[in-house]
Amino acid sequence: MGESEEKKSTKRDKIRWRWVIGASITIVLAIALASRTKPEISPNFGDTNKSCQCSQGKHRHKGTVEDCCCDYETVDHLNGEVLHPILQELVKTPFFRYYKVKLWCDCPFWPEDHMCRLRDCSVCECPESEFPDSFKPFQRTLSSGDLKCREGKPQAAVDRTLDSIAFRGWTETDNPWTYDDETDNSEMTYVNLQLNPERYTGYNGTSARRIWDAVYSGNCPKYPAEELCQEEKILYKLISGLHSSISVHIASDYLIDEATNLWGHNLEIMYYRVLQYPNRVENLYFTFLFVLRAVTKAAEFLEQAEYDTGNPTEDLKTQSLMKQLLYDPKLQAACPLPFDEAKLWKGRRGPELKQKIQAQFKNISAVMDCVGCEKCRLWGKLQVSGLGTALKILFSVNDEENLIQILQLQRNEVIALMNLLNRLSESVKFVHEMGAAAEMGRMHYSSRLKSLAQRILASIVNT
Ligand SMILES: Cc1cc2nc3c(=O)[nH]c(=O)nc-3n(C[C@H](O)[C@H](O)[C@H](O)COP(=O)(O)OP(=O)(O)OC[C@H]3O[C@@H](n4cnc5c(N)ncnc54)[C@H](O)[C@@H]3O)c2cc1C
Repeated sequence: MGESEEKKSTKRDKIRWRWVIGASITIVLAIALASRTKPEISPNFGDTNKSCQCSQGKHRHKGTVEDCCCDYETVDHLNGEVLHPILQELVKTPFFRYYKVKLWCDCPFWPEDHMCRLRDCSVCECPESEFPDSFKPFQRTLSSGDLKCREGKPQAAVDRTLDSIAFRGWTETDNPWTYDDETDNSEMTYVNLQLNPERYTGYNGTSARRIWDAVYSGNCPKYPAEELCQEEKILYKLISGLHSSISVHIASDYLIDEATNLWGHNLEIMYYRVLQYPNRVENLYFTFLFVLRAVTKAAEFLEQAEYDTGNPTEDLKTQSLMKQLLYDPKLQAACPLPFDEAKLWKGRRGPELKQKIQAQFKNISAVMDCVGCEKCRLWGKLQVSGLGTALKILFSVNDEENLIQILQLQRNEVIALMNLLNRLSESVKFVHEMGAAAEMGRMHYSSRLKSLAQRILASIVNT
């Protein structure tokens, strides 16, 4: 080989090695990234609503749920045996399935938001004849055909079909924890929650991110910041727990294939948004127990409340389900005090701190008017109102003995509270039953990716 041939060959070798090293670095980076972040919408590594025996394993959380008085295993057991089955029935009753809400996007914080333009959609009126007379004063409707009203996403629209129903026996009362938009009834609409399940809607990007950022950064500073006191930490955990629950619902009812309208589980989303962060799972359990404590604290009130919708059979069933839930012997024996609210607001700063946190939570409830997807706004408003109701029960009434005389709840607050508890119960169940499958699927996915990368690397080296 001549000198110039040798030089050329060395140059070729150098180029080849640079290429091999470059490719290897890219592959290693790709593996690292793939095992940390989630591809946006990717193949479902779980299943599509099939139950799988191997997925019935326990998740890795053990011991007592932080700041609560119950352990994970007990929560899973009670939820599966008692709470989930009763709640599923309860939320289907006429009393609990209709929610009165102002769905207009009256964002008080960023009026220029282009994603939040649903007020414009109020021009798409539905024919009045579609609704029962008793609802007419409250109707404000959108045409079901106009996709512009939902940012082009049919799955983000609220179904406003209603049954005939009457409400009696409830007074309007204020909640110091929430921003009250009950004032103008002409802007309110009734929604059948059963027709509008909380599920994937396609709402994401800067609009959704801005809401979550506003909720966390403006209202409850990022935890774990050491200087946060117990009460602030609890506000953060409630919001984070609710956020986890929303993500779990997106994952459990996901639009897998838009073309064929195939819905199913997306365990990858559950893993990457919730399970890979142990504190998000913890916060979900915490929020569930917090709301459960509020419900059991208000047991006497909830037992005596009027669940009158003009359908005696259904109303008796509602009353009976409510009693079963409130006084279940297994619940009372295994988890008599899910959360101990008496420990909070102690010390000199107590009252001042309470006012501050109350104002923060009120702000969070106002931010819900900025959610740029109608169905997400419905569930965001309902669940934040449910949390506000729990806060009102736990922290606005100290005298538990005389709670029934002091506590006043609106019908809508009770509906929000019980539907929130049901949503949290569904999330806890899904995490418990599908968590192991999601983790295994993720490991399987990563190892498949790794072996693919190894094969590519080997073939590069061989060449
Ligand atoms: C009130 C509300 C209701 C919504 N309802 C729906 C719905 O019904 N259906 C639907 O498809 N979409 C809904 N969305 C949108 C959805 O929540 C996500 O914002 C969207 O799917 C994009 O998700 P993401 O992966 O970008 O992260 P996001 O869920 O938007 O999270 C944003 C950031 O918050 C932090 N974060 C995430 N989870 C937690 C947690 N549990 N605790 C603490 N921090 C956390 C992370 O830093 C993350 O990057 C809703 C949004 C809002 C604000």
